[in-house]
Amino acid sequence: MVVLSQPVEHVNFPAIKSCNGNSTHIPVVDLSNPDAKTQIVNACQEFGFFKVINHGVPMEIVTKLEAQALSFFKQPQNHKNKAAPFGYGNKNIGRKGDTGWVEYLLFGTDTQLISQNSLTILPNDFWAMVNKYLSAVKNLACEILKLMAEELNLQPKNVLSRLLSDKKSDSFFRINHYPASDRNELGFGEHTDPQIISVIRSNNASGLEIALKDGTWTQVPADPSSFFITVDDCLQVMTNGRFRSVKHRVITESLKERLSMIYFGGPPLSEKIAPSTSLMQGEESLYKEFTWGEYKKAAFNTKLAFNRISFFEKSPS
Ligand SMILES: C=C1C[C@]23C[C@@]1(O)CC[C@H]2[C@@]12CC[C@H](O)[C@@](C)(C(=O)O1)[C@H]2[C@@H]3C(=O)O
Ligand SMILES: O=C(O)CCC(=O)C(=O)O
Ligand SMILES: [Fe+2]
Repeated sequence: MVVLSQPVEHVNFPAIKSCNGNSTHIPVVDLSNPDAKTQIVNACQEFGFFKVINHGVPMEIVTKLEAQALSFFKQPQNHKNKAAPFGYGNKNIGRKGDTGWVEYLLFGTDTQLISQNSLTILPNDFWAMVNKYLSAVKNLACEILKLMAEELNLQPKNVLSRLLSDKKSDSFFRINHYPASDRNELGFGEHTDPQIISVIRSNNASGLEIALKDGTWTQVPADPSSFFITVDDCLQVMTNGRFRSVKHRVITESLKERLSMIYFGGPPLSEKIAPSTSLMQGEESLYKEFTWGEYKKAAFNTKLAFNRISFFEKSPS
């Protein structure tokens, strides 16, 4: 078991009630199915969340990166702390005092600079694999966004995917490691992701939960060979609320360490985020206009569980 740098006092981590095995059918989208685009849009409207199979990402890249990440997290704490300037964090999430039973690596997806400076702590092979992984999951995210645009009749077809494929796309990559524990710990508190979409892949330890429309929590059974997609805040806005940015959290499963890798697809900082005009036939926008840079600045100054979209919601007239 990995020992966290400061002893984690249980007083800060009251035993968390998970949703007691409550598990709803999570939508599964088979990307090789001609109906995939309809299934995606239905899932985004109903859940803001779905699982993708036949995704085309080579499992060899996934398992190699997972092994390298696990071997990093197994290093002594003083070694891992040296990676703090390169995105290593332990227990603390964000800048507003949120904590979780988690250690992680978090960085922007332009890994070139960061990799050159961290070679002894996170070696070349690691960064090479991160880059391979990111290129594969970014392609997957773009394919999904193209299918969404097609089903929603958005023009041009790449209106959503271009935001991630743009050289200036402000995307993040995070590898979360939740050490095993003999009780259910709050690994990562409830929140929505601020970006457009996130692509989650985890090992065989469950723990991820999503909130349904009625506010109840449901467990997401682990599936290491699949990817899970969340609709994020900006996509909710770009669809004028048709898609829901899904609230999610992680509650650790007893005695099993969880390792998850998440690509957060974000637009360029200067990109205006507004409902797509093709969806707005006579409809009023529910949101004030903003750029991703403005949203990010506001979002990264909030506590994890805060409803960030509310900053930009128009008050009903
Ligand atoms: C408490 C926070 C952590 C977070 C920045 C924030 O102020 C609010 C959003 C959080 C979140 C959730 C999704 C991703 O894990 C993340 C990297 C992001 O883009 O927004 C985290 C931020 C973080 O860990 O810094
Ligand atoms: O670790 C996970 O499975 C999800 C974590 C998460 O939601 C996040 O890092 O934003
Ligand atoms: Fe998240």
